Amino acid sequence: MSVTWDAARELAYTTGRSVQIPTEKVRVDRAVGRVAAAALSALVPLPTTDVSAMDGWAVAGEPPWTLGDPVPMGSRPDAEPFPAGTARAIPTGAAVPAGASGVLRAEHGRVWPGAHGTVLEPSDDAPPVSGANVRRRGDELDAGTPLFPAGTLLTPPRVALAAATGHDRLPVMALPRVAVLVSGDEVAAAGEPAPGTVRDALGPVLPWLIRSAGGTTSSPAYLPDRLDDTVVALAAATVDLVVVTGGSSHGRGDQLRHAIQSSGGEMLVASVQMRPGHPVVLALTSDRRPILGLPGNPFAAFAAFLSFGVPLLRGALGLPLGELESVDAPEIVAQVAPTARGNAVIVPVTWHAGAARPVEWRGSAMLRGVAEADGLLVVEAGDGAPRVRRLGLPW
Ligand SMILES: Nc1nc2c(c(=O)[nH]1)N[C@H]1C(S)=C(S)[C@@H](COP(=O)(O)OP(=O)(O)OC[C@H]3O[C@@H](n4cnc5c(N)ncnc54)[C@H](O)[C@@H]3O)O[C@H]1N2
Ligand code: MOO
Repeated sequence: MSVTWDAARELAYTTGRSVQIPTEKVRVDRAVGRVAAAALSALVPLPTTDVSAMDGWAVAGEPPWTLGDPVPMGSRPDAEPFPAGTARAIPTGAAVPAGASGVLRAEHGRVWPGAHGTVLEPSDDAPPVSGANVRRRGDELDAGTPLFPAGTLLTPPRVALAAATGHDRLPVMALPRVAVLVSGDEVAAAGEPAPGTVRDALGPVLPWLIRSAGGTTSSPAYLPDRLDDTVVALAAATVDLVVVTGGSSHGRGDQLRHAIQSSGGEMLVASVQMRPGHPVVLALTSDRRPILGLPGNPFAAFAAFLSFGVPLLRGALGLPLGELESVDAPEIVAQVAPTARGNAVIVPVTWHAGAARPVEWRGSAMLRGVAEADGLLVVEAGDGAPRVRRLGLPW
């Protein structure tokens, strides 16, 4: 049941899609990074009325004009009558008074004291003022214009747009709740690891990785390499998704596969044609909650989470899986090809003047390489045409 990297990714995504995530409403100032749970449309036109596009004077009728009071920012367009032959200083963005013929820019007018007040005239090089420098009501959009469909990632500009059209609260997908179980009798939660133990390198960072992929989680729970404990922990994780580290392989102490099977779960992916990370597990609990089993080797765990954990969460949130950017890296293909044996190889690289260079220390049990890297490449260098894609990093 070993599947290709792309097939496993697709399956992780569709498994995520099957998760029922509720929706909620959040204040706009909490909405960035969330996913719209419903289509949103504009509540008001933008601009809401004709507004000045420049600092200058709103003018009525033909020049010369007599200056009246300045237009205050925030005033309504019909606040005061605006007779022909008059002008009022107006700031950028203020409502153009009803009856104005246009806005004369500040640099295109001359003022001087006249017998009945200050007089304004266009300077000799001023372009025609009729209809000029006014952003019309609804120029950008009308009330009711669709802003974005359900399933849209709410980026800062999208939330800004929703706020600009009057939304105070936005319907969003709730954050998928993820439980993190860190397994291994040898894994120490804190301090300097004694010989024979390893310090947990994954528990401290998985919550951040999960949050950056759109989920929510609390502190990891530590799990001994015991079947009954693993079964109980999987059953007790009343969340939307479970991520388990370690114990995903077929060794004597590796309990995850046994625990899934003995508790009536279903294996979806038992191994992936990738290096590192091939013992990754994708499964469902008996009540259909997805389980992602990450290999214990730390670089393998990073590779597997970014390859499948992110698609799982994107699916749950209703986001598209997304395409990975293809890159041209013939030297890396040449290096990887002799040992790839049909596997997708995850290569940590640094970028130098547009070219990727593999880092050292990239063994699956290591962290130095991935810590130094500023990119991860998915390299397929088998019999077919070689392909290199960039795996998005959330940091
Ligand atoms: N006979 C075979 N042995 C192994 C195979 C195989 O195919 N046949 N695959 C190897 C590969 S590849 C990997 S990756 C690992 C995966 O093993 P598990 O997921 O079962 O993980 P463990 O055995 O529990 O641990 C492996 C390794 O990682 C260390 N570890 C575990 N958790 C953590 C943690 N939270 N922080 C830091 N380090 C951790 C653990 O101490 C082990 O050294 O299996 C290979 N073996
Ligand atoms: O998942 Mo393993 O990393 O290939 O060592």
